[in-house]
Amino acid sequence: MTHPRIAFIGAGNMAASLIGGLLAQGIPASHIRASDPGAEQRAKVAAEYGIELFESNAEAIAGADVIVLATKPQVLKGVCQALAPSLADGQLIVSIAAGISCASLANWLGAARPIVRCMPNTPALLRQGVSGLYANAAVSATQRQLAEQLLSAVGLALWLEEEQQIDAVTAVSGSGPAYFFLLIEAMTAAGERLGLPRAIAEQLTQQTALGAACMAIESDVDAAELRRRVTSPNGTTEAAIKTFQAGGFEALVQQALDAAANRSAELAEQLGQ
Ligand SMILES: NC(=O)C1=CN([C@@H]2O[C@H](COP(=O)(O)OP(=O)(O)OC[C@H]3O[C@@H](n4cnc5c(N)ncnc54)[C@H](O)[C@@H]3O)[C@@H](O)[C@H]2O)C=CC1
Ligand SMILES: O=C(O)[C@@H]1CCC=N1
Repeated sequence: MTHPRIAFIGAGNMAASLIGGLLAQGIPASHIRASDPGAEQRAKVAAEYGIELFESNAEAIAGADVIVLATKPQVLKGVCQALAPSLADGQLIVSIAAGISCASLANWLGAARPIVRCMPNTPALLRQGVSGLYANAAVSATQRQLAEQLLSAVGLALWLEEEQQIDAVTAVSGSGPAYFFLLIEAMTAAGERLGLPRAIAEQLTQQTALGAACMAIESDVDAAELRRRVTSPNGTTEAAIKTFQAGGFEALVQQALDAAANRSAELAEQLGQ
């Protein structure tokens, strides 16, 4: 079986999760390379994953089938412009940078490159992530499979028909873990105020979040029905849900996600120049 050769530009948190996932999938360490300007970061990633690390981005991409752009969005323009002369025809570009469009990447990389733009999320660290993927017109069917294999190594990978939908994916799942953490923080604090020791309130909240997520995924009925099944008439859940709804919970969630999606589009406008 021939394995793809994968080069990571930037060996930070998201790159490290992807590298860990690919190794667990059976891609040999000899097929994965990465570059990073930080000597300490290079040493740490090399020691943890047994892959070769480079200071030079151009050296890291030689012979790669896939180049994963995994730096912060703010430095990506310079990174791409410097990399452009070293790119070979047919190398697939996979970008995980928030808010950078395929058009900006193609502009900086200097040709009609095959580009897949992704929005992963941090549970990728535990291989429980979810990503939205968009491929530009230059991406072949084989390259689509390659990109999907890459992101599937750290969770669920879902294809999008339109690039604009990445803003919505960012609002739902890219930023989403933070919303659940906020709810976990709030429920833990409320439990504590109700008289529980903090550690107990925390474990009750965390395990409830996990259990509810597993039920929502595994059940053949939707979340609304699962909620109804917990909610006895005139019972405790109804008292809580009515309080959430009286406070405008659904509208607030919509406003929060609108703000995230708008910010994603705004960043694309600013950073894509
Ligand atoms: N953290 C999150 O929740 C999510 C992050 N992303 C995207 O993933 C990307 C990476 O994020 P993290 O891994 O969290 O950041 P990070 O800061 O952990 O990693 C970025 C790495 O790039 C390196 N770097 C800086 N300049 C470089 C250059 N010129 N050439 C090569 N490498 C360079 C840095 O030394 C660092 O190790 C970002 O573009 C972010 O938008 C996407 C989805 C979710
Ligand atoms: O907050 C952000 O801008 C990035 C994008 C998705 C998660 N973190």
